[in-house]
Amino acid sequence: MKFVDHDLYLTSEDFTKRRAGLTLEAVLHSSFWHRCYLSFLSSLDSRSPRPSLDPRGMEHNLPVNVREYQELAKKALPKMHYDYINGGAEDEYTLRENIAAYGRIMLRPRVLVDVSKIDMSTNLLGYDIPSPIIVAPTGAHKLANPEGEVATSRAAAACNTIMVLSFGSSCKIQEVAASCDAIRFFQLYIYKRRDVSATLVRRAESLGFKAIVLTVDTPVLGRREADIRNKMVFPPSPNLEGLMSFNDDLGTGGGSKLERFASETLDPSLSWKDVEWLKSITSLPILLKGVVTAEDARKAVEAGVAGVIVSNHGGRQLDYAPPAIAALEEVVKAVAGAVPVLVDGGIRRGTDVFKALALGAKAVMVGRPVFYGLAARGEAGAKHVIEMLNKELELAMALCGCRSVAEVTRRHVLTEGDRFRALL
Ligand SMILES: Cc1cc2nc3c(=O)[nH]c(=O)nc-3n(C[C@H](O)[C@H](O)[C@H](O)COP(=O)(O)O)c2cc1C
Ligand SMILES: CCCCCCCCCCC(=O)C(=O)O
Repeated sequence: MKFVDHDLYLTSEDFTKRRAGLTLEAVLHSSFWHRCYLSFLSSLDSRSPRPSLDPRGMEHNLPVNVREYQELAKKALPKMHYDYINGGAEDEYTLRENIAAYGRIMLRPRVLVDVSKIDMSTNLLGYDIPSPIIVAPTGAHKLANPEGEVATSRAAAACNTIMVLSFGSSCKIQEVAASCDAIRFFQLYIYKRRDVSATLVRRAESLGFKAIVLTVDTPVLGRREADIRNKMVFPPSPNLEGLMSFNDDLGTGGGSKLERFASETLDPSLSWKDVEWLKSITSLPILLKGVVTAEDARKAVEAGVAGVIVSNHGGRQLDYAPPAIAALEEVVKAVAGAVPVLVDGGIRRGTDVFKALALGAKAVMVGRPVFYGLAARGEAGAKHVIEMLNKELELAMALCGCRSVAEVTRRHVLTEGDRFRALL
């Protein structure tokens, strides 16, 4: 299978290195970093909002929030890659609303509570974690850093949190599993070729992954116009190599390679029967990712899943799907405590995590923020992003008078719906 249009990556200088005997991978990496460095340097002009964010002095002058990491990532990455990571489907309404909807929820702090000790720890599927923030599955981390998912996985492990590894990892799953000791989940799609999905599950099981996250919001790929315009190409996807082939010729119709890959391999007939099938081939707990309605949440519980993840795929699938935080409460009510409910999409602050907990989430997943950290500063950046969010959550809990996640309740937030109902 040919995953990368190498011509789009290589310069004449790269061809010289290749002729001198460097492996293709080594050339791609050095070329990638060279371009990142040039683009970084060229961004250090007087218009920069924080000129002090200089790669040479960065260790002493770190970004202070996710948005600053996003700025750095934008400067560090080739446009095509930044657009792929940052972008969403069609009008990107859901993408924007994922973030904006958090901004419309107000906090109701309680005062005069002794908050000298804050415990953010929680338990997910039997695993203790120090905070309810885990890493969402996102593919192709080598777009952000040559160490790819190995770096992300080490960052997550350093924070003692769970990383969900995407099917589309640009590092081999074996390499990620061997990179450090950690609790890891594996994200899966159902392919037309069920044997490929089954092989991926068996691999994850044998490498000690603790759960399968089945993504169900992608029977077909959303229309990501930036990727189509950029004719987005991907680094090799080693975990699929040898398992299936697809025709990656873009032809005259344009489009992105991911679009072509998805239309050839993903199964649009995906249904509840496949959840049953997946249960029949694995004893690992299954979390369903991509549920945004009470109806589907009830079905998921009936189907015997171990958890439900409220997600609209970071606004990359169905545009005008509800913002994730707005769908959370309806799902939590429908699930009625039968299984844990997680949420992802738009979390950029500890206060966002706090709001999700108050509306009933057991834990949250973050996608792009970790990618930004990885793009800006590699493993250290990804780790710093998780640490910052943890610190922000701790602060939000203290200022709201909550000493543990159990003390974060529905009474600590005021939603748009609450304000509307108060007017009636
Ligand atoms: C670059 C990128 C790649 C992604 N790849 C996957 C994937 O392989 N599988 C999946 O289930 N979700 C994938 N997602 C969706 C994320 O798991 C998650 O739902 C989303 O990023 C959450 O929104 P946030 O980025 O605002 O945190 C991807 C998202 C991004 C931004
Ligand atoms: C064309 C080769 C396929 C390589 C896949 C890597 C990226 C996977 C991430 C897909 C996804 O869910 C997304 O939202 O993007």
